[in-house]
Amino acid sequence: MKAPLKVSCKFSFFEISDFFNLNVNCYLTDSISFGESPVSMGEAPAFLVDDLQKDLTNGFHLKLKGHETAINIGHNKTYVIAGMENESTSNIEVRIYDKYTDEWVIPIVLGTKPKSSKGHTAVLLDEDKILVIKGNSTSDDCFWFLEVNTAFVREQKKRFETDVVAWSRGVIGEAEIPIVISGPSGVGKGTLISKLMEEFPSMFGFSVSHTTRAPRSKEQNRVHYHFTEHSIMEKDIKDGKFLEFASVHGNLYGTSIEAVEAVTDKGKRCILDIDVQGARSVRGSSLEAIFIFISPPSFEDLEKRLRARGTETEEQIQKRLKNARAEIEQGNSPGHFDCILVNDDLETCYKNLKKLLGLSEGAETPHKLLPESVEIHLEHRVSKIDQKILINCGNSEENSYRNMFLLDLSAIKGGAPGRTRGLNLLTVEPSINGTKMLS
Ligand SMILES: Nc1nc2c(ncn2[C@@H]2O[C@H](COP(=O)(O)OP(=O)(O)O)[C@@H](O)[C@H]2O)c(=O)[nH]1
Ligand SMILES: Nc1ncnc2c1ncn2[C@@H]1O[C@H](COP(=O)(O)OP(=O)(O)O)[C@@H](O)[C@H]1O
Repeated sequence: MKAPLKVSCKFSFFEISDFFNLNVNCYLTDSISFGESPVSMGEAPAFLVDDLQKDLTNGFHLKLKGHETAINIGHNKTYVIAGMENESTSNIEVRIYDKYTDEWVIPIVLGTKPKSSKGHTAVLLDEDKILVIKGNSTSDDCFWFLEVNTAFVREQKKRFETDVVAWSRGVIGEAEIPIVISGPSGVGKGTLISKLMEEFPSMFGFSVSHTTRAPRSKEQNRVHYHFTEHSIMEKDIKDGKFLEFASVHGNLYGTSIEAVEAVTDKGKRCILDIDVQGARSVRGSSLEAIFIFISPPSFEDLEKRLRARGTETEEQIQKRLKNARAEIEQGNSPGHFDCILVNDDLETCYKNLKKLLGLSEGAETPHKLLPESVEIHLEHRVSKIDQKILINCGNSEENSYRNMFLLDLSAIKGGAPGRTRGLNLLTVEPSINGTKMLS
């Protein structure tokens, strides 16, 4: 049965040229609002649709928490985004209405779903993702991107042979690109990384990998590795939780997306200690990084270090040495790494590593402050000009200049399966001659 779309068209043009001294009109995106209280947020939606909730013809067989938006993409698809609440979910859920087939489709949803709030607004960006702004939320949780046709989602659609959408949390500000450090077992990667983290504790954070190998005596779970079982890790890999993984020296190792994002969320630069295969996978992924290979001065030195460390059995040492030959060959061949550092004298190698990363002797650059949190009200209006979104949280004519933000999306990076970074949020303040932007 066709969804009873009772449509009353109500385009709303919102004059903002005063604010920007731009001679443009700006309008709410093509959005539909469902439910009893037609529009809880925003000036007015492009379309109003009633009564869908009554018969649950909106594709959801769950109780709405209170708000839905819908975005038309292409000629036939409407993406309905709704805050849901029942015993199985309190997340924002997604359904797709296909006008051609007259059917509701439940897509595979990848990524962490945003928690439901009492309302949200939705804005279509570049026909491939929807910006969802949660009301009653602060800037660390209010901007979400629902990717519907990005390169990542297209790839996943092919893999699953069905409709796929992917959530990516929006994060204000840039992060420095991660550092991937590779090299054979016993070359000194761990030693160099520890020195760096000790000298610059607020600048760097370690990506804690998952592994199926047994912990060494001094290793702590969740600090050095997430020690796990083969079957669990395989399932997580299948569920798309890993940025890369590889079988190394007979065990499974992998970097979860969360491991890298958790470091970056703290405003720190992420360091990954991964093998050559893993480094190659990261190079082929959407994660931009700097790739450093640590090489031993000689094979004999490597063997001595590995034995002196005393953490492996003779059999494990033999396996590691055998693999080391192939790793050194690959590490030294062009195209895989941005830089090769020979770890002969430890202090010299450490100095070179710091030079490479642009760090001056002993001077820790102040930790980049994370942007102050701002609050997006439940009642807010959004307007879009190119890659800029004006968010007006003022609730009357008099204070409409107050609580106004400009979200600049022109420099966004990353995206699903990780976070979307590089959002720039500016506070808009009135001034005598027009409008002033405060960052
Ligand atoms: N691909 C990949 N390799 C990893 C990861 N974590 C660690 N490794 C690599 O696995 C190899 C073995 O690590 P480990 O068992 O800690 O031994 P070690 O290198 O001798 O200290 C090293 O080459 C690490 O760089 C990961 O998440 N992914
Ligand atoms: N430049 C160096 N000269 C001599 N020994 C070193 C040097 N760098 C590291 N080591 C030692 O070699 C051993 C292996 O180093 P480690 O950092 O555990 O290597 P990896 O993490 O690459 O497996 C450790 O006992 C460490 O103290």
